[in-house]
Amino acid sequence: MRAVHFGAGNIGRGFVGLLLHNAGYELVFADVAAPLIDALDATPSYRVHEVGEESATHTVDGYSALNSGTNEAGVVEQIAGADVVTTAVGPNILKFVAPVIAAGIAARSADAPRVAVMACENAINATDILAAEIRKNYTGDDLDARAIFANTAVDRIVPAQDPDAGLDVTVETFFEWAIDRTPFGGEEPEIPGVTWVDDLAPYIERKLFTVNTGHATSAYFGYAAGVHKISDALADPTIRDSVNAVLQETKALLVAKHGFSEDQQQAYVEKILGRFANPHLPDTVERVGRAPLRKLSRHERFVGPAAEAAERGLSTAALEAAMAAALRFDVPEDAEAVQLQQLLSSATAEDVVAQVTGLTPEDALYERVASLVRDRQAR
Ligand SMILES: NC(=O)c1ccc[n+]([C@@H]2O[C@H](COP(=O)([O-])OP(=O)(O)OC[C@H]3O[C@@H](n4cnc5c(N)ncnc54)[C@H](O)[C@@H]3O)[C@@H](O)[C@H]2O)c1
Ligand SMILES: O=P(O)(O)OC[C@@H](O)[C@@H](O)[C@H](O)[C@H](O)CO
Repeated sequence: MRAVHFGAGNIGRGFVGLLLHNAGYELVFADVAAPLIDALDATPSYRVHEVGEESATHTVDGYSALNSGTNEAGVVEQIAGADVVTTAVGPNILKFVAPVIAAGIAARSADAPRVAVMACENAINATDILAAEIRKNYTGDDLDARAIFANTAVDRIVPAQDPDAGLDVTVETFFEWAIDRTPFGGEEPEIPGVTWVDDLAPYIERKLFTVNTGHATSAYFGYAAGVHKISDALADPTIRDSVNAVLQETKALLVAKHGFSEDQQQAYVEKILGRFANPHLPDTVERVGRAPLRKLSRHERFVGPAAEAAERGLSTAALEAAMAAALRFDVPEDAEAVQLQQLLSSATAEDVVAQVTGLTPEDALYERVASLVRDRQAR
């Protein structure tokens, strides 16, 4: 059994790669970061340190690593013989990995079993986005006879790593990898630790609009307060209250939309607040707040739930306050933060709302967000 995984970064090494290795797959990492690929190539194993109340260390070995930027032919050959292809590269990078995946699928023998392709990104239905890009690039015969595309929701906090840690990765103990089972027709791959589900929508929305909405809120309020670590942000009672208020608003939406019980969703919220507050996890407001343009886009963790809540007449005040904090995220090392600040200083509020959030004047949320942008531009 072979798995080719694109993106040997934090979640790639610390979660997806670990589970595939533990499942018995011969693991091939593909990445464009030459020093990372060289280090993986030169190092027979790395360790995943789970930190929290119960810590543990796992060893990942037996993998190989290929530079997908300079050795496309090698990656194509590996995909031609793979059972599983996964990605954890970032939602905006999927279009760049699609051509090599398409070529790898086209190179498979006609009688090979279908390869399972699963994008493990923080985005709703990221595999659909990847599959659409693969279709654009695919030149072989019937793609669906050669590949199965399944959406997933991945949840494990993997912070930016200490530069001295080498390939080792520090992660939280919690994880959840939910995968839509329906495309497999009863023949899903065996990956211990995966939760196979018949309807992914509630899982992915609950994850993105609770874990990621709350996390980003902690980051943006933490950044505004001059706090560096996410756990320190949560230790500030004012920030914790703001995060909790946001999660009460997304809870109301998730309960109304997906039928979770109030108690069930409240337990989920409390568990997540505990995860954010994990003092053993060296996670930062800069990492969690990264790419604010993506995070403020139409179907993402703020505007997504707030737009739906507004349409349903539910409160969005706390989500609006979090979005206002996001507009102040001004980290010079973050290309999207720089772009956001430039846009705020050069465009009209209406243009900012259109370009960043995709909201239109017909949306119930539109005027509220336009007003946040005007306030931000006035100060
Ligand atoms: N870190 C987490 O806590 C976490 C948890 C759940 C989901 N995610 C999601 O996983 C994805 C990756 O996040 P991360 O934290 O691991 O980021 P990361 O920056 O640590 O890793 C991304 C990797 O992708 C590589 N990459 C970039 N362009 C590439 C390309 N064209 N081809 C191949 N590789 C390429 C980078 O070199 C890097 O090694 C994101 O979608 C993120 O939202 C992250
Ligand atoms: O990866 P992003 O930039 O979409 O979001 C940052 C964090 O919220 C995220 O990586 C979480 O740590 C992760 O989603 C937890 O499962």
